[in-house]
Amino acid sequence: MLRPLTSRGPLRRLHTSVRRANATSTLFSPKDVERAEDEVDVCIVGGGPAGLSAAIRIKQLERERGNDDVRVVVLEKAPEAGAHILSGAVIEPRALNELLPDWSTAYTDHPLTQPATSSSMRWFTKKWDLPMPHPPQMSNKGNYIVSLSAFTSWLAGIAENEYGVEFYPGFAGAQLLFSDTPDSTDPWGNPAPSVRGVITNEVGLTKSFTPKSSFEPGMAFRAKVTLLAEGAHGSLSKLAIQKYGLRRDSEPQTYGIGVKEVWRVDPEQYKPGKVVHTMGWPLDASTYGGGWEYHMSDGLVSLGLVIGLDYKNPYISPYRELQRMKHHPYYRRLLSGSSNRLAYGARVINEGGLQSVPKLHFPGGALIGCSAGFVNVAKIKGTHNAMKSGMLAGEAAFGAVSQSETTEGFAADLSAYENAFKDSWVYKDLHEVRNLRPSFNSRLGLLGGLAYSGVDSLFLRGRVPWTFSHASKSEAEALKKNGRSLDAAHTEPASRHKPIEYPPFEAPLSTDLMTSVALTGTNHAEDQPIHLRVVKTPEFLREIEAGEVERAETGEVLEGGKVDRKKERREHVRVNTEEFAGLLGRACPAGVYEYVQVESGDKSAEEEGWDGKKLVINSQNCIHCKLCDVKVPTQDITWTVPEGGGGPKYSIT
Ligand SMILES: Cc1cc2nc3c(=O)[nH]c(=O)nc-3n(C[C@H](O)[C@H](O)[C@H](O)COP(=O)(O)OP(=O)(O)OC[C@H]3O[C@@H](n4cnc5c(N)ncnc54)[C@H](O)[C@@H]3O)c2cc1C
Ligand code: SF4
Repeated sequence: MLRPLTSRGPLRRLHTSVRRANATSTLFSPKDVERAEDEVDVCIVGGGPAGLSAAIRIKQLERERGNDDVRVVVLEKAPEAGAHILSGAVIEPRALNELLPDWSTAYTDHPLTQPATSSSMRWFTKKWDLPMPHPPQMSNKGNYIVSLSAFTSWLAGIAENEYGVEFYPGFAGAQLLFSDTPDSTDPWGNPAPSVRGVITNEVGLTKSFTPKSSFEPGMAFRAKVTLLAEGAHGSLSKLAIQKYGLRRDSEPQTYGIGVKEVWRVDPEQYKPGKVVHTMGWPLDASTYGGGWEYHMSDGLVSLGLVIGLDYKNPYISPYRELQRMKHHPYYRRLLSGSSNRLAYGARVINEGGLQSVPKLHFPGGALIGCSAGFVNVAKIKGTHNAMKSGMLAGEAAFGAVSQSETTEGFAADLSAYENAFKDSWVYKDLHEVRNLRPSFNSRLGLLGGLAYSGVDSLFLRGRVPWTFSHASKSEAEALKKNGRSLDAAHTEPASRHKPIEYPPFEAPLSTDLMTSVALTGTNHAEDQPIHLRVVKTPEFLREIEAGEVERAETGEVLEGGKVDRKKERREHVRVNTEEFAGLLGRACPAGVYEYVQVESGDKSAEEEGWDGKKLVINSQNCIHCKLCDVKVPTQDITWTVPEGGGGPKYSIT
């Protein structure tokens, strides 16, 4: 049930009548709850570089055209702008120069204070580091080393204070609102319902989905246009891609996991503006990835490692790989003396490039930034493309909202954005490097891929008639049918590998995982539903649309008696422990998943476990990196938004 908000003033979540109506011990039912409803022109889910650039661009057009009543709302799950954004980062200011041409003079508080002064690449063996040819794409002339979190926070301030964008931190988009009937067509011309906005997450439910006295139902934001700007592997974007078949003509998306730290290094080691990328050790010859070292402003150094999530060996721990990378003599030197570690974090990054960009629009909205996947993997940069895609979508959205007075009966068409993308420099940026990442997965192998990438990036610059694929046609078809991610499909059974013996930690150079997780500041309110659901995406999509997630999660039998979560969890534990040596227990960079051995007589283990083991999900530690959803071999972890505001608190990362 939806209830209109009486005013368009600042957003308030609480509606006391609703709170009283739901403060019972019975299972929460999304179908029966009374929700506050707000009507906006454009609802943007995700306040990162892409979402904020889209918002600013719409408001700029509104100003240019003298039309001052376009309402743009940005929903952000973090408690403040930038707090969930993790990255090195060296950014190309190309999109920023277009969006805010006078940024360097008009905004004295801008965070782009550290230009990149040198760039190099090095090949690591266990003991040595050797110079490597430096492809032109990796040149950082004119780029800046920033905290992307600080950059986003600055952009959010401009959007809000200068352009009147309504930015709502602590509000996560939890569900898409669809029209009741098919009132439009999907990008393939099939009749389809349109997206009409989003519902934000409920706040104040217990672990078992009963309302607490603090319960506040999620709000419905009805919008003429909905832009999904959730970053890599967004939870609503994933559902929209599935619902509208947006990947029908594109290749599967592939990801890497970036694990990183920020150190204040000894002044002797600090070289402001220095940028170094590394390949080779500690990764083995069948694992794609590489490290970085960026000397930021104020004596800080960002360092980290990206590992392709198509890695085969289930014994790999991305966290332990980063810790052992710091044992290399090169890093021991860098982190010696008075150096101390300030921050830690992790996040997946899109690696699929142009081949994996899905259809960008769906009835009523579009995917922008890393929700679609515009990272230039050769450069390890996505911010410039995310921002530009947001600006292009903003232009299309502005055109669309002026076509209707109301959201009622209006299904916006954003195909203009798709066309603008194909004509943009983002497309060219991705086209030039399209063969580099997949060359590592070809028959050439890692070293062959390295050689091909060298020749392509130094001489060919993508001007070849062929395009390598991430997956063969039959593999891609099989993945589509069984709903698996390419990265999960590349994981091999543990029986083909040996456990990896990582070296012991040497604090303060390298530490145990929980010491690092403490540095993320991650926090989730106690006693809330576990936001990591053991359910396959198509099933989750069906349940969320039917308003039956809560009933399914608590084991209530649904119509047809189809759902048995306990059985599903048992199967999860069986396959993941028997075949994949409990991969998530190692792969999650925050120690959320544990397959624990239980005492006999543990009833829950008997019901949901396998062979004396059960799955424990320490969801309060989650840092929202999305690795589990991408990599779990059984493809039955669905990451959903926790209560708004929960999660890591990045600032200098
Ligand atoms: C380890 C690593 C290193 C990188 N290094 C660089 C680099 O050096 N240079 C560079 O240019 N790029 C780099 N990138 C890529 C860059 O971070 C992304 O391309 C860029 O951040 C994409 O911007 P975005 O706005 O699309 O997504 P994001 O920056 O991810 O922002 C998405 C926002 O949406 C919010 N959100 C997500 N879901 C919801 C929801 N359902 N409801 C409400 N809010 C939601 C998130 O909290 C977040 O604030 C790196 C990425 C990683 C992971
Ligand atoms: S639970 Fe999943 S999303 Fe959360 S930190 Fe672990 S792998 Fe990342």
